[in-house]
Amino acid sequence: MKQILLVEDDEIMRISLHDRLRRERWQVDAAVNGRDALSLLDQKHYHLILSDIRMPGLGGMELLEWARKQSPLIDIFMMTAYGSVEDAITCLRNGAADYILKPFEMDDLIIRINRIFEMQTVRARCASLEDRCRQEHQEIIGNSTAMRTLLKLINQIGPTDSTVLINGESGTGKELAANALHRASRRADKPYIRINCAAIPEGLLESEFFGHEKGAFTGAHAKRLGRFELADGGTLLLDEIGDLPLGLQAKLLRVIEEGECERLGGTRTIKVDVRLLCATAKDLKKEVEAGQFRQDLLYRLSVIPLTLPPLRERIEDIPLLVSHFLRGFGHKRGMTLSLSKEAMDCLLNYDFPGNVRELKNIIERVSVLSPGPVITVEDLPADLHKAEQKANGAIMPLAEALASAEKQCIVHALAHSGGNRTRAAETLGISRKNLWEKMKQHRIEV
Ligand SMILES: Nc1ncnc2c1ncn2[C@@H]1O[C@H](COP(=O)(O)OP(=O)(O)OP(=O)(O)O)[C@@H](O)[C@H]1O
Repeated sequence: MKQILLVEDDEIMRISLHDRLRRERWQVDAAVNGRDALSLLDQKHYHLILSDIRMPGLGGMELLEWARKQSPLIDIFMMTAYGSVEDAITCLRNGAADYILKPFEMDDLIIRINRIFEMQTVRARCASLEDRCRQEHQEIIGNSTAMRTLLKLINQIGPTDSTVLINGESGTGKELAANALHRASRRADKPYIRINCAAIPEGLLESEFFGHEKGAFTGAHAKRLGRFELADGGTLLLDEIGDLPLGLQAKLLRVIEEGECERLGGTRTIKVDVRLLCATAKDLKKEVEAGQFRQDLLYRLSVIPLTLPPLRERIEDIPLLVSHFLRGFGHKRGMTLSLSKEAMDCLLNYDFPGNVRELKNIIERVSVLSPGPVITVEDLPADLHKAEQKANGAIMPLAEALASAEKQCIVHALAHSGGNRTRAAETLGISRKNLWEKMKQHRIEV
């Protein structure tokens, strides 16, 4: 329900406006002057302030200035008496959404308020679309050898029509890689349709894939196109392909082999030209051994396999990802955020079972909650405080443990020196040449 703050010192006007606005089913709080309004604004969020300009004490102009500073998203509608139009225009210049001259027709006021609310809905939709667009065009961040190889491969295979099977733990960026493959393809301006095979109940999946005719089953009130048809000419991402039921695996194989499908309850064969991208966190070879996945389908899907390494195997990407996410979340908060060295150490020592998604969520949380622009260890979630976590957790051959510890130390030193090798070598107590050799050995890139 829309919340309006009405600010009017004239009692009769206030009461009649209050009644009229409530009749529109809006929630209305009334303030008798600017000061009264400020204390209400402190306690509650409003979608619109409807305020008189001239009031004793704190007037509408000051209220406007204060409210714009506090929350740029509140719209402010000014009311003013005939003869003070100049004040109203100044208010418009300072960010008011509209003004109306007294005396006015109530219906006129209501129409204008409705228009402001409609604009708010449009703004919210635009913001959510922008968010989606940004997600689809998200950059893949990473400079580790593994990620650079992956980015190169995406550029190589993007323009082909080959089916790609993207494998990797949850949160490693499989969907991001699929988006990049579509963008790099000749189908980039054609439809890009996604379907999460694990999120749709088994009974509905077939109709989601291939569509259905009217009356094909109970509840099929109208004809519906399937995702294969919707993606015709473009790309179809089958996410969580490892969860596809066996029955549907056979049908998918047929579409891949013959390039055609039928709607449920239909008799017509529909030709489809779709580039398939598939993603899964499961080991499909094991699924084949367990009888859960068809071997012939696996062969068809893995024409080009793409593997996203877990974040713990490319810790040198962590500082880059952190800066990238801090920039994004800091921008939303209107602040330039950074991480203290100790906090960065904590992140570098953590295993990230949820991979980049977990890192992103942590940075989002601390970006919102940290009291100042520098995020410290205390701002990080408690389980990250255990810096020795890695060392305690894993049992591995000693040589491997030593190599991993050495790599970690070098990455830390480089992160602390901002990539300056001379300073990093000094911190580590080794020569620059020795550092260079070790970076090569551990495939660390700055
Ligand atoms: N290299 C990266 N650079 C920037 N952001 C990344 C990167 N990798 C992952 N992310 C971000 O992490 C989140 C998870 O990524 P994504 O959804 O692509 O992972 P996924 O492997 O498909 O996960 P799941 O298997 O759980 O669906 C997203 O918000 C994505 O933007």
